[in-house]
Amino acid sequence: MTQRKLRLGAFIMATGHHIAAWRHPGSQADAGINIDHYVQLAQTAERGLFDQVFVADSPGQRHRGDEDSLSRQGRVSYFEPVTLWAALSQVTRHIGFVATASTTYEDPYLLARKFASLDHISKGRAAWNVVTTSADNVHGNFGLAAHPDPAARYARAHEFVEVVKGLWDSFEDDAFVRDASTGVYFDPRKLHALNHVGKHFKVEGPLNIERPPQGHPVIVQAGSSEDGKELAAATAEAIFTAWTSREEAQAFYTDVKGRMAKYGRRPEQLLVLPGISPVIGRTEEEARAKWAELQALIHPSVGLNVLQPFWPHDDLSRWDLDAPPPYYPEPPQGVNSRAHVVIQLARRERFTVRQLYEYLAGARGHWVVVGTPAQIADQMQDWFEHGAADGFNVMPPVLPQSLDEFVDLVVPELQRRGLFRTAYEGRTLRENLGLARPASRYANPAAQAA
Ligand SMILES: Cc1cc2nc3c(=O)[nH]c(=O)nc-3n(C[C@H](O)[C@H](O)[C@H](O)COP(=O)(O)O)c2cc1C
Repeated sequence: MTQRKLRLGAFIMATGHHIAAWRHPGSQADAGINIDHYVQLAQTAERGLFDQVFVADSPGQRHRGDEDSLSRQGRVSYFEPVTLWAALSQVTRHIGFVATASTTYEDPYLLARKFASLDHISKGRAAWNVVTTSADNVHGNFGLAAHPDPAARYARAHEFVEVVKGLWDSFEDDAFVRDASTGVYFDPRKLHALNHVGKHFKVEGPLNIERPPQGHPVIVQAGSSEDGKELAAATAEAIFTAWTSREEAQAFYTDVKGRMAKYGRRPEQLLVLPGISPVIGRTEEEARAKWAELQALIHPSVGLNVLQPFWPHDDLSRWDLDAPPPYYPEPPQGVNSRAHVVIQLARRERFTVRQLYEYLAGARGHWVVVGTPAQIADQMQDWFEHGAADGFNVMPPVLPQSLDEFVDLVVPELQRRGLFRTAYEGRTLRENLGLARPASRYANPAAQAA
């Protein structure tokens, strides 16, 4: 039996995941709109035999805050994911491309068409990160009076994904004969209109592009609420998630995979990929010094901006950074629950204001592992072998530097342990991830078996 291998995705945040990364000498400050930078990152990830690269996305500016903190944000200008990946697919051969697109703010026909194109352009390496958009300040870009609530967003998301999958099946796999001698280009009996009529969408079809090489681009999901887990159990083939302890990650893993049977799915049809932000040093001291160097680059107004949602009515700029906050708030509405755990910790440990924002701002609450390549590999192995992860979304704190370090130092360590591939197994992203190619809903079962 072949040993189970862990899956690796590179989660690329333009200048790096650390909130102050753009100020670090190892980063590319204009990364968000620097195509050469992304070419380098995709090629580095492919050199490291990563399964996929991924960019997060939101259809609008997310930042709130005063002019000073806004002026110091490094994440206000960046490429649209599908166009970015289409370009990068031409300078790589193996790596997969996960593009984020919103079921709340996009249109299913146009989205199905874009991702089918990306799958053809990349020769079967496309994936869609299905998000309902968590930002509550982008609805104005789409003529809506308010951001729809989570239940409404997820109800729309379920139907959206079904419509998109149906449209991808418009042409059967063998619809195109292109026989110059008979003059027959394709078989119209193998082209199907969807004629979908649902609560949220009415879509005729068919799609104006043939079935994607992967049948369907890989479906990824990134929400961890009850509704998010149901959507993943029903439709996703990979789920991105954020945990900082193995126990929490195990509970999530068991929970989400346990929901799949009622949708007629098996646990291995969904890969659970938590995030890890590795700060790598050749020695432990070097790694700790690197982390401290990054934390010191957080400008106080940027750090305080991270804390502002907890104390919405206070002028935080008057606070002493090196003393604990003057008081602790009751949990305000709309601030995520993970951050509340951090506030409790800060209260218990008597964190100063600076320590508190450094804790929250470092990797936005994701799992940060500071250490040598062997220590980082130990942690990944531990989660992988104890039912907490099928692989990881690697979140380099500084780009390009930290991705190079991971590929040069941690990947060989994982390979030595037999945990990670030494060559790509397949041609498509599905083949590399070990995911089956979905049959068309119109395919003849007898022909399938033959
Ligand atoms: C690794 C990761 C990546 C994510 N990427 C995005 C993204 O690009 N765009 C987005 O709107 N939400 C993104 N999310 C957030 C989720 O899609 C979701 O909106 C959020 O977790 C709130 O949904 P929930 O209430 O179901 O957890 C991401 C979450 C994780 C863990």
